[in-house]
Amino acid sequence: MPAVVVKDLKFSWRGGSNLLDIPRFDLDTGDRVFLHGPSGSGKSTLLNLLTGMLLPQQGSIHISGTDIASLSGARRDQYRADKIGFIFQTLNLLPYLSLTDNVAMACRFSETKEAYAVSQHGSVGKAAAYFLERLGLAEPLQRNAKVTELSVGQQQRVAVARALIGSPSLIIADEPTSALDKQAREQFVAILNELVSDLNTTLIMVSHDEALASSFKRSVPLTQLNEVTRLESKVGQSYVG
Ligand SMILES: Nc1ncnc2c1ncn2[C@@H]1O[C@H](COP(=O)(O)OP(=O)(O)OP(=O)(O)O)[C@@H](O)[C@H]1O
Repeated sequence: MPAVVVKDLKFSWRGGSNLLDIPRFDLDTGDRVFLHGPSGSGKSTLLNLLTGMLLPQQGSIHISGTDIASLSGARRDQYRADKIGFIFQTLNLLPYLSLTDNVAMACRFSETKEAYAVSQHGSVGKAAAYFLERLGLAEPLQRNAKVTELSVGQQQRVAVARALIGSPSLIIADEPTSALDKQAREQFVAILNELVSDLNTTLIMVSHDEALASSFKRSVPLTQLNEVTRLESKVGQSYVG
């Protein structure tokens, strides 16, 4: 079953013209996609549509076979918690909790993730420890530290562990590397790809940094998916020509 199927999607912000007009965008299970495009082209808006935080005015989005707009608000929230792992630019970690508790938090909101973590690792705590270890945060002292005691790069890795625990079908990463230097960015993308590939999970990562594209199976410019910007660039080209 495809992980993501977008069909005839149209979206505009209130009172504005069409921002997104995407006839088709499909991802297979295990695809790792780098989505890029100019600032303001609608990348974050598209991610919010894929996760059901926003609903399209036209068209449909199926995630693991479910039309997310057809779910009630409460079921959509639960579906998102069960099926999707997020890595945000702002991390959204809870500063007063330990690393392990921050990672385990994803299972507090999803029995599906909790059950999977327990079936694979014996307990949620062991699953959290496994991912923290894979991400180079193995030291027990580090695991029990508060997240505020870590560097930004280390906090970023905690956010990755929290996104991966419970093996969601889709991982969404929105500008996760913007606070990191070049070397840390490359290391981050390498370990993220490795872990996502081990879990056979689908990954969509958005970044301005096109140098990262070569680390992904697929690199998709949003302008290529989006009829609105495709038409704009054709008009631009005809003026130039
Ligand atoms: N909540 C909102 N209400 C109204 N307009 C919005 C809202 N959020 C975004 N927009 C508009 O939608 C357009 C696309 O924004 P979006 O954040 O999706 O772009 P982006 O490609 O992610 O940009 P960036 O790379 O700068 O993060 C912008 O013109 C923005 O002003």
